[in-house]
Parts: sequence; structure tokens; C-alpha cells
Amino acid sequence: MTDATTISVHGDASYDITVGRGILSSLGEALPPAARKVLVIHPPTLAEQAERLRTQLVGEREVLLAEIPDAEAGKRIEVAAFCWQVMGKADFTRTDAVVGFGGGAVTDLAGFVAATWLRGVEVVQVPTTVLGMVDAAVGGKTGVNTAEGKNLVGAFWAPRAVLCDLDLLDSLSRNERVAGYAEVVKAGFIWAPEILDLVEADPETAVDPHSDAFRRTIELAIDMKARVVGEDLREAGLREILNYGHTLGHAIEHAERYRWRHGAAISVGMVFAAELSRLAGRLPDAAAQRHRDILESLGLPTSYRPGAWPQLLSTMQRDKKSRGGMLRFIVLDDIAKPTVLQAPDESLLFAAYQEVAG
Ligand SMILES: NC(=O)c1ccc[n+]([C@@H]2O[C@H](COP(=O)([O-])OP(=O)(O)OC[C@H]3O[C@@H](n4cnc5c(N)ncnc54)[C@H](O)[C@@H]3O)[C@@H](O)[C@H]2O)c1
Ligand SMILES: O=C(O)C(=O)C[C@@H](O)[C@H](O)[C@H](O)COP(=O)(O)O
Ligand SMILES: [Zn+2]
Repeated sequence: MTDATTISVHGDASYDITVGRGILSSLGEALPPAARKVLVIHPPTLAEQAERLRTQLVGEREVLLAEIPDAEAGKRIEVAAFCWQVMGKADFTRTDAVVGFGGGAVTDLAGFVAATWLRGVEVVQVPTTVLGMVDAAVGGKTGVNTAEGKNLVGAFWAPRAVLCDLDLLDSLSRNERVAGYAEVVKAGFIWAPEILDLVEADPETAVDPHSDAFRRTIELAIDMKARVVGEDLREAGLREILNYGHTLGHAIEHAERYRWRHGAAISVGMVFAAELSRLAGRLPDAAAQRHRDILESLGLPTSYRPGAWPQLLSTMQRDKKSRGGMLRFIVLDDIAKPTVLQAPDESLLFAAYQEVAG
């Protein structure tokens, strides 16, 4: 392991996120010492690496592999049930542990399986995508989708440790890297403007996992997430800011039947949230334009189908930030000044949508 950075989540559930190269070799030490059985949940893409992990971990413990369907197809209750069956057949006890080895879809599912098996066993998250490292594997939001929408069933269940091995990113396509990077840009808009400056200075370098700018920006994003979830694990207040761009973004993912990458949908969602902020008289014009400029410089989408509004509005009613019939949005008063906009008028929402309808 070389040049590792440790970022800690403090609070009721405290744990470390380790970022660096060659980190995977320390997975054994991150597991609970009492675990005699370990279930590694992984997507088909990582089958060979998962087999290597198994070889690395066996010895003092039995290692089971659960290959699940790729991407959002893996985030279903039937897939959780398959994992429960594997654990049941292996007499998995409360001292045993789960490893989530994959992108955000896998770490969400693995965390949910760990949260629910025997009402909770430990999980170590090993994210293998940019998005997983900066966002999904950190913070203990776990869950599955239902036919009605994104992440509608789940649990808050903090991991024991998060290992971000940057070597794993070498096999990701540029498209995947950039889609995941949308969550890094989100961190820039809601918390750490230094991220925005670094992307503006050189977008291509910022998304290159071998550059200093990439390392700096992902660590800023992880640090932001660690601070926020350390203060508010269960999303009673502050944590809602992490949902910037997600109210519309999740509705787009649902409308697209998950053929869009999460980060791409969130990119459009952030432009919408910025326009909503601007039209509500909160965000200066230049800051809203900055959203488009930065996201477009990375090749992320900033517009969506004009005719989709009625369907998107209906799906947004099921957003977890809604209270009764009242929609709530995270908006910005300025860069790095997020706040909640309660029950905006439908005409304002429609006007903001017109700005992204392309
Ligand atoms: N829990 C949270 O706080 C949180 C935060 C953000 C996003 N999410 C969730 O995360 C999911 C999106 O995560 P994602 O963008 O990582 O997508 P993903 O998990 O679907 O992975 C994207 C693709 O990359 C492949 N892949 C993974 N690692 C690879 C590697 N190292 N090399 C080559 N290919 C690899 C996967 O097989 C998949 O096809 C969404 O379901 C989203 O809702 C959760
Ligand atoms: O960690 C959080 O809190 C987030 O909102 C992070 C988001 O990037 C992430 O996509 C999350 O899964 C959204 O959660 P949801 O509660 O809106 O489903
Ligand atoms: Zn997200």
C-alpha cells in the first residue's frame, strides 16, 4: 500500500475511509477479527477480481462469493433474497461479515443485505467506481429500488470500513468515470468550491484517476460526505444537502428504466435545481450558468426531453424529501450555500424545467 489517505467518519458509528493504491491487500485486516465466514458480493464484471480476493482472504475464514446482476438490476429485493439464501445455507452468524465489492449498485445492495441479515452484520465496502468511492460506499445509506421508484426500501447501516483502491479504476471506461464524477461536482456546488476551480482549470485532468487534481477532488468530496454523515447519519436535517440534483435526477432514472447512469441523471437534476434556485430569486445568474459550463465541459448531459414533465412531476411526489403532498428541493442561495425550498409553486417548477428541456 502506498501513499494512503485516511478520512474518518465520526459520530455514533465511526469508521475510516482509506484512499490510495494497493489498498485491496489490506482487506483482511479491515474485516472483523471474529468473522469466520465472509460473503463477497460482486457484479459479473468483477468475477475474476472477486475470485482473486477469495484466494487472498481464505485461510482463517471461509469466503463465499455472490455474483449478482449488473448495475440497477442488482438493486432488487429478489437479489437481496438470493444473498440471504446463500448466507442461510452457509449458517452465517452475527459475527460473520459481508463485503460489497463493486460500484454503487453493489455497495447499496451489500449494505442492505448486511443491515437485514439477522438484523445486522458488519459490512466492509470496497467500491470499484468513482461514484462508489466518493459517495455510495460512504455514509451507510443502503437499499433497493421498487417498481415505483429509486431506493424506496432500505436502511441506514454504517460500514465497518471503506477501502478505496484507486488501482481498481483503471478498468473503468471514461463514460463511467465521468458519470461518477458528477457526484464530485455536486460536492463542489454544495460544499467545496475548490473542486469547481480544479475542474474549470482542466476538466480532462480532473477526471484522470492518475492526476493530482483527481485525487485532491475526490478526497474533498469524501471529506465532505464524511463530515455530513458523521453529523447526521439518519438524514434528520443536514444530510439532505447530499440530495442536491436528486429529486429530478431520480425521476429521470426511473423514466429511463435505469438505462441512464445515475451521475448523468443527477447532472441534469443539478442544472434543474440551479435554475429553480435562480428563478426563486436565490442564486445569481452566473452561478446557475456555472453549473452548465462545468458539467458540459466534462461531457455530462444538462437537458432532458421536453414532453417528460408530467411523468417526472408525478414520480417526484415519491421523493423521500416529500412531506405529505409537499415537495421539497435542495436549492442553493449561492455556491456552497445549500438550503431547502419547501412546496414551490408548480409554475415555478415548470419554468425551471423549461430551462433544461432540450
Ligand atoms: N448509498 C448512497 O449514498 C449512494 C450515493 C450515490 C449513488 N448511489 C447509488 O449508486 C448507484 C450507481 O453507482 P455506480 O455509478 O457506481 O454504478 P454501478 O454500480 O451500476 O456500476 C457501473 C458499471 O460499472 C461496472 N464496474 C464497476 N466497477 C468496475 C471496474 N472497476 N471496472 C470496470 N467496470 C466496473 C459495473 O459492473 C457497472 O456495469 C445507483 O444505484 C445510485 O442510486 C448510492
Ligand atoms: O448519502 C446521501 O444522503 C445522498 O443523498 C447521496 C446521493 O448521492 C445518493 O444518490 C443517495 O442514494 C440518494 O438517496 P435517496 O435517499 O434520495 O434515495
Ligand atoms: Zn447520488
